[in-house]
Amino acid sequence: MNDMIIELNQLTKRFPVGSGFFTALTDINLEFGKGEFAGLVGPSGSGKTTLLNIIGSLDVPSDGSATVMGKSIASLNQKQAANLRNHNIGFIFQTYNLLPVYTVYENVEFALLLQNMSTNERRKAVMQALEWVGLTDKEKSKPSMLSGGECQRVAIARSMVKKPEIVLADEPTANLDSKNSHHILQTMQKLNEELGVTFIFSTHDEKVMQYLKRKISLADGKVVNDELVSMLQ
Ligand SMILES: Nc1ncnc2c1ncn2[C@@H]1O[C@H](COP(=O)(O)OP(=O)(O)OP(=O)(O)O)[C@@H](O)[C@H]1O
Repeated sequence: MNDMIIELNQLTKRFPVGSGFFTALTDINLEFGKGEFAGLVGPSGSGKTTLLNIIGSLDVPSDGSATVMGKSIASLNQKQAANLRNHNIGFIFQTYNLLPVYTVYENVEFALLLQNMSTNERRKAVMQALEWVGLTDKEKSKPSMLSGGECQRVAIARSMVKKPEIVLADEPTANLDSKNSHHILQTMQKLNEELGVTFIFSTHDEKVMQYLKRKISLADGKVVNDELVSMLQ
């Protein structure tokens, strides 16, 4: 693998609980290169979302370091962290997080409004992203008119429209049936292969695991296994 775009060194995360604290992640050492299709797997409470949140600059390590695109997450002020998220990182959540009163087009466009782009440039980028996920014919629909699978494809388009280097997907198939799960996984796999976007999943879904090129197992906030799946086949 080429350049490391994410480096986690001796990362520990503690949350204040009552008068003490709870350690959610302990001494995590991981690196991710460009174009990886990797998954954090492990039981509920093992720390997957906490780790994704830190990589996504939504939270900071308590000890150790997280460096994303050359930037130390702990050293970023709010504006710098927002800038990193706006330009370099896309998010996909299990509940899609679409805005119900806006159309599919507007939901995807929303991600670009903080960027300095003309209306024409935005239109081109949004239609390109909808094309990636096969939804150009639904641009005027509201989320309530779409299936769960289609909503998740809108969320993928929204995460991809900024052409980020990294997409973080937290249980993206949790609310989808088997057919839709495979469809969105194939869509993400295609974007990974064709555009070189790095995907990191959090999951306990066996269907997601079939697609991963690298599987990192967490248990009680620690990495207990890290394997390249292609090397095992
Ligand atoms: N803000 C917080 N304050 C206190 N404890 C927290 C906080 N956020 C997470 N935790 C705890 O940290 C642990 C790891 O949580 P996390 O959400 O990362 O797990 P997960 O592996 O993503 O679980 P799931 O698969 O259920 O989503 C859990 O025990 C959780 O209760």
